[in-house]
Amino acid sequence: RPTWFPGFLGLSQTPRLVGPPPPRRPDRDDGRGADENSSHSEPPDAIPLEKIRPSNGSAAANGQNSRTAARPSPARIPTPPPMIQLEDVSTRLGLPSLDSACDEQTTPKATAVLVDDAIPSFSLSVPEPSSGPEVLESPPQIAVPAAAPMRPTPPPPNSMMPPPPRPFPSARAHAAGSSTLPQLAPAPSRSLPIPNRGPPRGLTPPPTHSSKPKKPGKEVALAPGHSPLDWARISGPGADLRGLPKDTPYLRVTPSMLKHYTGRKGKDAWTVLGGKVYNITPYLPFHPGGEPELLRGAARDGTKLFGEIHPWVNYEGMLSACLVGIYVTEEEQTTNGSAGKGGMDDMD
Ligand code: HEM
Repeated sequence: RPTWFPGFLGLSQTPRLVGPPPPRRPDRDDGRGADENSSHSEPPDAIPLEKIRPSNGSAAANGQNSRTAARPSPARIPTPPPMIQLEDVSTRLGLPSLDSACDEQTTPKATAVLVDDAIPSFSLSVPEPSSGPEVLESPPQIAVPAAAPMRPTPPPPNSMMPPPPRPFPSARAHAAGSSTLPQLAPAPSRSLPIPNRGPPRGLTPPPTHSSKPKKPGKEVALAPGHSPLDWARISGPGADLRGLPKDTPYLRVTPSMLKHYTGRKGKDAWTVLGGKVYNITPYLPFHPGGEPELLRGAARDGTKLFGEIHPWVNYEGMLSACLVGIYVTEEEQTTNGSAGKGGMDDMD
């Protein structure tokens, strides 16, 4: 037997140190020591494990790390083969050690995956109705948590998008009468008459202001060439439609004079509006309310009547070419002394 034959084989062998042990470098203490060297047979100065480990129990039995439990004396550790060990600079920089960084992997690493030759494609199109009924008409799937993601999610409260159609009750379920969902209102009995119900209205929308029939008024259809624009054109500035001889001054019209101009029997129609006398004869075919209506104010003071129908109408501007004079009482005409002369000074 060689002198270095291990003693744990049952043979008593006194270990012998051959030569002085080399100085042990602290940075090379990786804790392996005799555990690894015991499996090697090359070093002739190896010693048995029984001599290195304590005899009262092994480190493994005590639940300790074998690397820290057995710390053999540096003088008795055989020299391991020379190794090149890089210094962990991270400890100097206060960073996690390289060992811990390697243990907990933080950077995702791609793994090779065998991809099928068929590449899946996605689209936003609405699923075909053929594949829809399985999802829409299976209410029991709603209760299953696995089917919950298949339900349409409700929109946010302030969303303007219309809610998606409810998956049920489906039309088919209603037709078959198999819907077990609660009904909001029971169907009325057909044997009892429905009170306060008119004929079915159908799906036509309710009438709006645009479709509401106009209230029948007294406006009449004007003859061609007698529109308000035509009247504005012929009664513009410089026009004289009084029906009086040219250069006739404005008249002081008394009630006795006014009653003569009734617009009938070939006579002109005069009316009083706001204290002024107008010859409304040329305006008769242009009056939107018709000639008979306009003649209601002839030969009289039509101020009140005019205001009851259309106070918004600017009669002064429209009848400026028809101004005859001012309306005065009989007394005013007598006391003024200008009665019958129709002086222009009274028009101010
Ligand atoms: C004093 C006697 C008058 C009577 C009784 C009378 C009567 C009427 C009536 C019944 C209408 C139809 C109203 C409607 O359809 O809602 C009407 C419309 C009208 N009248 Fe007279 N009117 C008189 C004098 C005048 C005069 C002197 C003028 C012009 C200077 C005039 C200008 C108009 C106009 C412009 C309309 C259309 C108003 C609108 O569509 O808003 N009317 N009138």
